[in-house]
Amino acid sequence: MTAPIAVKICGLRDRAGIDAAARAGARYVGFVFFPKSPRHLTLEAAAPLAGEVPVGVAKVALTVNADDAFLDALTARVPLDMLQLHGAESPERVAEVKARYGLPVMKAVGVGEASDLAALDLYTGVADQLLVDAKPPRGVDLPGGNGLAFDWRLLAGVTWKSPWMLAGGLTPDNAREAVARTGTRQLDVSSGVESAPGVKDADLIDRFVAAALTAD
Ligand SMILES: O=C(O)c1ccccc1NCC(=O)[C@H](O)[C@H](O)COP(=O)(O)O
Repeated sequence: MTAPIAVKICGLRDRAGIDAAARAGARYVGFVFFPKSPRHLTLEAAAPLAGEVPVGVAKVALTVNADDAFLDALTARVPLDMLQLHGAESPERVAEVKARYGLPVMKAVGVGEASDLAALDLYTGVADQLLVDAKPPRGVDLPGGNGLAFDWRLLAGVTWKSPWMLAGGLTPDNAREAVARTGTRQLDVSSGVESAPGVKDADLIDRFVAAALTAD
């Protein structure tokens, strides 16, 4: 049986965004803990926000090469359902984080060309989910959330045993095409549902989720 399509809205920073994502039918909401990001949240800001997320919507914390001290503080203060590792974490580090915190882990891998896909195999069976994202262009400071898509034709005929999500440059206008072309059952979006960097737009969230959920 084909899995139903699930949407993750990443980089939420306020109650209005969470409400919009939940109302639209998103399955996951993402909080970014990366100071260089326009979507960065402090632990103090994230804790009450995460507490507002309705039951049934998974709360995902995105970190980049975070150490145990930060992850200890994060998991102690913010109620979470999943950790998203978006840096250069090795498969061993992913396994360590999973064991230490007892939370499912999603590992992001940047894809720009066919040779990048091999890295995903290293995390299959180690991470609970894979996030297949666009590789940031050279010189760009953000490892994700750049609003850029990779060439989805690279995924033709590719499958992984672990559940995976597609990310990178998704918008309300290309969500259906992304599902059709890649066969993904999970879509992760950030810039494509923003009116400005870090500012989520309820109408774009609505349109994105509606497009994704009717993509079949
Ligand atoms: O969103 C960020 O600012 C960010 C910062 C550091 C690492 C990852 C980041 N975002 C990753 C995501 O999960 C995004 O949803 C994903 O890369 C897609 O982003 P976009 O192309 O903007 O939709």
